[in-house]
Amino acid sequence: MSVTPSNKRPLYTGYAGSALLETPLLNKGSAFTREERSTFNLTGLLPPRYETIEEQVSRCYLQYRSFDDAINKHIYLRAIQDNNETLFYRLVQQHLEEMLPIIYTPTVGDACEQFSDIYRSSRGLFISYDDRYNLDDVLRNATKAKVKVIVVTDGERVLGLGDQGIGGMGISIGKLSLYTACGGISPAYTLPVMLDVGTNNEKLLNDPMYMGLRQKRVAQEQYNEFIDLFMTAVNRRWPDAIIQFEDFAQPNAMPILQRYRDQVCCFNDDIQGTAAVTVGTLLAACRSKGVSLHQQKVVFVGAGSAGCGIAEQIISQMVAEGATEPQARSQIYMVDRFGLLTETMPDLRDFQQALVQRSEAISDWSFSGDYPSLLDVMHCAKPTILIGVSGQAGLFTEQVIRAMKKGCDTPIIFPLSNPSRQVEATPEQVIHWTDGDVIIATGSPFAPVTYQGKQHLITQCNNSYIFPGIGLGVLAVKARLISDDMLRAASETLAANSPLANTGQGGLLPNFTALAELSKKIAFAVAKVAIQQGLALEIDDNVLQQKIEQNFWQPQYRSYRRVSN
Ligand SMILES: NC(=O)C1=CN([C@@H]2O[C@H](COP(=O)(O)OP(=O)(O)OC[C@H]3O[C@@H](n4cnc5c(N)ncnc54)[C@H](O)[C@@H]3O)[C@@H](O)[C@H]2O)C=CC1
Ligand SMILES: CC(=O)C(=O)O
Ligand SMILES: [Mg+2]
Repeated sequence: MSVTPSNKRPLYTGYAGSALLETPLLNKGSAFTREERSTFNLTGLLPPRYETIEEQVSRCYLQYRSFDDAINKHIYLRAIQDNNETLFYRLVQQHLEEMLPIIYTPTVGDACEQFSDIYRSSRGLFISYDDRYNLDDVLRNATKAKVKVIVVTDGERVLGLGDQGIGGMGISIGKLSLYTACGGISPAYTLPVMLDVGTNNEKLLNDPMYMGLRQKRVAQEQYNEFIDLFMTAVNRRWPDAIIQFEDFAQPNAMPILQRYRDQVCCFNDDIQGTAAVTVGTLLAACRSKGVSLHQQKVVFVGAGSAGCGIAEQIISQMVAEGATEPQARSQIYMVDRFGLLTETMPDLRDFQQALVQRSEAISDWSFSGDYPSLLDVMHCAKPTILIGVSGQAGLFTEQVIRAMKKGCDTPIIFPLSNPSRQVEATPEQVIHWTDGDVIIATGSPFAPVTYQGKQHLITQCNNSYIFPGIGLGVLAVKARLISDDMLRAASETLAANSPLANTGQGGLLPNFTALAELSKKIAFAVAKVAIQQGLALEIDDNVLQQKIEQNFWQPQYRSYRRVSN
């Protein structure tokens, strides 16, 4: 049997023999043809039958189904990825809905926590603080020469799981798998990076298996210098690469973004990607309710990177809809661990300070502590939207949700914390406590809930709806920077494609299986804005559309020709 014919031109390589089989970007395993096996010294190294990629996928899927635990499925899929990337993506593409929760949230959270225990083989770059003065050499060691998308973390705030040290590499790998599976970015162009500056997680420091630097995180001054050295070295090696900052802790996330966003093509996924997906989903929710976002009162639980990022984008959306900025700000209530952020609350960060409630706005509220609690805010502000980005399970109690429901019809409730076990309330709880009259979305995937004979689909509101399309769009036009307007275009495209808002049926967002097509639309919208803002190559719409289609990598084998070394 011959391999699936590929419409791509042949690929010339100097690799042969076991080196070819051990190069995941090139390995085709049993799909190497008779001629290729002869040309590349593979005869005898593989079982005799020549297989198609479809046959390989069938075998992998059988093996995958033999594992009961999600983490073992994750380990199995990662092993395929490290052995044969084309096969990995073909398998994931064919079983996207089933496998996304395995390669991404929630299982990727377990994989980060157990990173050193389940470690099998190398992927990406681990850049240790100790190597800070040799970064050019370290970057040269990357197995990929033409890097176009980097996801970098320092592992200090991995999902809602806190400091995972080098375990953060799991999240960089997971995000980039989605760039390829849902955004068509060739795996040859992606690089996961883990900046190891130590960890403050005592459990890891005392774990004999832990593979990272066995020291506390370096002090702020040293940290800042290290980040600067890294950004400079990356910019020297791959000046056109997109850098996605992922899962940095609150003290560093916003300052790093502010330091580099006007100089380098970068964005922070937790601040900007999350804001874009959440505003897009909220717009869809408001449209399906027949109301406008600027008429809503919004409460956040968790005034961190994600919460404040979303809040600021809601405010600009409200202003775009005609509200004044002070009016829009007065409709946002940020609740953090000590209660509602007010102008009298001490020790707030700059980005939190901009989102406090004024004392006179709450002067007629009755509450007992120093600051209104979440429940006080529910009673006094009567919000219509509630968003959880605290990373703390269970904060949306029955009392809180029932109080909200009392103050408005069909509340919009988004418990967005990841992974699933950190969610502020499960969809089932929220649906019961609101008697089924609610619009809900979560950060991690949840199964539909049937309540009083009606099935509620649970939309997943996760930044993975945004970043693959941003990457595809930015690369299509070689955008120099990523502006707020480009992110807003991503949000609007998402909202415009809401099944519920458009047809009154289905989820708030399209199913994940439609993400590849959605990413192309987001890419187009983002690229158009980049062009309009003078941040990118000027090309017309037809050429742009063609580029997006042509650049969209598909997991198909190419035929190989040998070049002599
Ligand atoms: N669905 C999605 O796409 C995304 C979800 N997230 C999730 O959001 C969560 C937070 O992420 P970040 O904002 O980046 O972290 P962060 O650490 O910057 O913010 C979390 C905030 O929650 C506050 N908090 C902790 N306990 C609290 C309590 N009992 N009551 C109220 N506030 C409390 C903290 O003080 C902190 O300000 C994580 O679980 C993460 O997985 C983040 C990004 C994207
Ligand atoms: C989804 C994501 O980026 C987070 O939970 O941090
Ligand atoms: Mg994140």
